[in-house]
Amino acid sequence: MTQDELKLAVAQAAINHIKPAILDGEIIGVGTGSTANFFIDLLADFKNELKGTVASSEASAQRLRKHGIEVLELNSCGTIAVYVDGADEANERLELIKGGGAALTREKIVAAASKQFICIADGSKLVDRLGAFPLPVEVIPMARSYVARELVKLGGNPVYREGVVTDNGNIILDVYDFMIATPQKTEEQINNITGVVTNGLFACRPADVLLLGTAEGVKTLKA
Ligand SMILES: O=C(CO)[C@H](O)[C@H](O)COP(=O)(O)O
Repeated sequence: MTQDELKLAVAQAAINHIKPAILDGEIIGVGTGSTANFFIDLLADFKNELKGTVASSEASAQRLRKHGIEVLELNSCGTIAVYVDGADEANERLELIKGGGAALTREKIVAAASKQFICIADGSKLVDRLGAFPLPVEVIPMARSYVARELVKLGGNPVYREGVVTDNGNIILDVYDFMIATPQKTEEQINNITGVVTNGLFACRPADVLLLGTAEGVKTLKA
């Protein structure tokens, strides 16, 4: 199977998983990235039943609207029943690295506001230890150099993602060569640096379900 076929398979599995929530009139949180895009395209089949969605990026909001799916402001929604999103890396504890598409802050907000977080990914994303994928950190622009120096002190090698401005008007530093032995601690340490908006570790709020696309079929891992 190609990687796209695996992404489509997990997107379909997520749709099956959330169908009861859609039919119950729940609002659905929608993530960002190529795997989330497969999910959005399948979600379009339910646009008449859907009460509404909350998007984790402007790109996903646009794609949802193109399908005629309503996109709501999180502030007008209260708690979201279920959030579906991809990941750049996941471990068996369902801790994640996200932010390859620079949407990490809004993704983290929607995940935090959701009762259930379903992560969808092809099997290549499952790792023993997080950190081979460079960890994205969203930073207030004027703090870029200061934050980079602090990240070096923590043992990382931060690289400015040239030409990228987040939906929140900030910049991204990608941290290479990070040995993330204790993801929760690292997430908190980085978030404590003044000037950091947030980082792409999802360990304090990991996924609840990981749907993993493999050649043998979709595997379900639960927290
Ligand atoms: O965190 C993300 C965007 O900020 C994405 O979920 C992550 O980058 C995975 O993307 P893809 O499904 O394209 O591999």
